[in-house]
Amino acid sequence: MFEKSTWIRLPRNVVVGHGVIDQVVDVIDDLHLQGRPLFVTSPTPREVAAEPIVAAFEATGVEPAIVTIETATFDAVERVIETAEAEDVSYLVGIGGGKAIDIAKMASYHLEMGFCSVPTAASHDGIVSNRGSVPDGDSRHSVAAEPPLAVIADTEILADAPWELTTAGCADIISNYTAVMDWRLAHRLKNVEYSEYAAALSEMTAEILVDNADLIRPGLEESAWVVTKALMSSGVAMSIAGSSRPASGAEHLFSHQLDRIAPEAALHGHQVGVGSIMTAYLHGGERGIWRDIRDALASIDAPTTAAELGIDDETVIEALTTCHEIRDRYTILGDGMNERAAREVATKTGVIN
Ligand SMILES: NC(=O)C1=CN([C@@H]2O[C@H](COP(=O)(O)OP(=O)(O)OC[C@H]3O[C@@H](n4cnc5c(N)ncnc54)[C@H](OP(=O)(O)O)[C@@H]3O)[C@@H](O)[C@H]2O)C=CC1
Ligand SMILES: O=C(CO)COP(=O)(O)O
Ligand SMILES: [Zn+2]
Repeated sequence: MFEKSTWIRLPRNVVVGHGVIDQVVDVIDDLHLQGRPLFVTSPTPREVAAEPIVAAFEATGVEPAIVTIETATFDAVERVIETAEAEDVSYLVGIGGGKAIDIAKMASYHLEMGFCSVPTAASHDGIVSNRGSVPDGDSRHSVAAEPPLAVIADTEILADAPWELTTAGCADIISNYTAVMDWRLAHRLKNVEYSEYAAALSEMTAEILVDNADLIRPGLEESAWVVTKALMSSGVAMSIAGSSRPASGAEHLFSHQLDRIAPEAALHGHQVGVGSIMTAYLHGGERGIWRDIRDALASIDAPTTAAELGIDDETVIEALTTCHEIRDRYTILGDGMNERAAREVATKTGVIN
């Protein structure tokens, strides 16, 4: 008997473009979400986007509740859950960068309420995905969370955000190349569940982004458009796979370990980009695609070295030689690199001197 089944949860409405923040009320009406929303935001996005959206809702007679979070922690998730219950809300809207959106989607998952995503920075594909990540002891990788019913991405706001956030989003997408290489390897060697559709979609987002790298320039709304569409597709690939596998391999293990041993050193996307240069070398050696990945990152102003990440060489080696231990996820790192091998790959790729 054929027993395979899959349940794919995708956003119902995806709205991207200039000034679409003015359509949040209509997009949410279209979802037939009733009652009072709780807006989860952080300080800068509150000014940039949440306040205008509050005004638009109040003009319809709905008074949103709003909570501003400073850092992504389980305490912040708890605070949002308590506020949602105290304010008798019926759905949540995350308005901000990764931390506001992650906290909102994780609280929604717990509350079993609908969640909508209004990104104010195109900083990584978590703004669209069904994954949320907050530090949990030594763990830094994402966990299952509520996928957005709708994503409203205003390219005017995204283009005005700090350029480094957009280049981090680009680097997160470029790292899909090595994430998929690791996923295929794990499927072949360890029979890990694999979706060719999710893998192809994830690789395609990286290819389209790299092909359009010359369009990606500071302050250009066209750049925000290209990057946001890629982030959407990457988030959809994760929803199809039901995991972050299409977008997270050894390069993400490297970044998560950096988050633990050198907190706040660099943006997520920038860290995974540098990790991807090195894991591409591990996959393909001198003739592999590591130079293409390095050059693509450089072409969109993303870091390609430890120095550009603001991280010292020894921290890179420590992260490389230990990051295989942090998650039950098979990658090209196998059962771990020794220090000599780590120094070799980091030096050969120019990540360290
Ligand atoms: N779910 C997932 O798959 C993933 C989740 N993450 C998580 O996402 C977070 C990192 O995402 P990131 O977006 O960098 O984090 P933040 O939400 O902290 O945003 C980064 C910075 O940009 C500011 N900002 C946001 N939007 C604007 C804007 N339009 N104009 C000016 N400044 C702006 C924020 O302001 P302010 O300080 O006021 O908030 C903050 O200082 C981490 O918590 C990480 O764990 C990371 C990768 C993947
Ligand atoms: O950052 C992500 C995808 O880009 C999420 O991956 P993780 O599951 O490794 O946190
Ligand atoms: Zn990522």
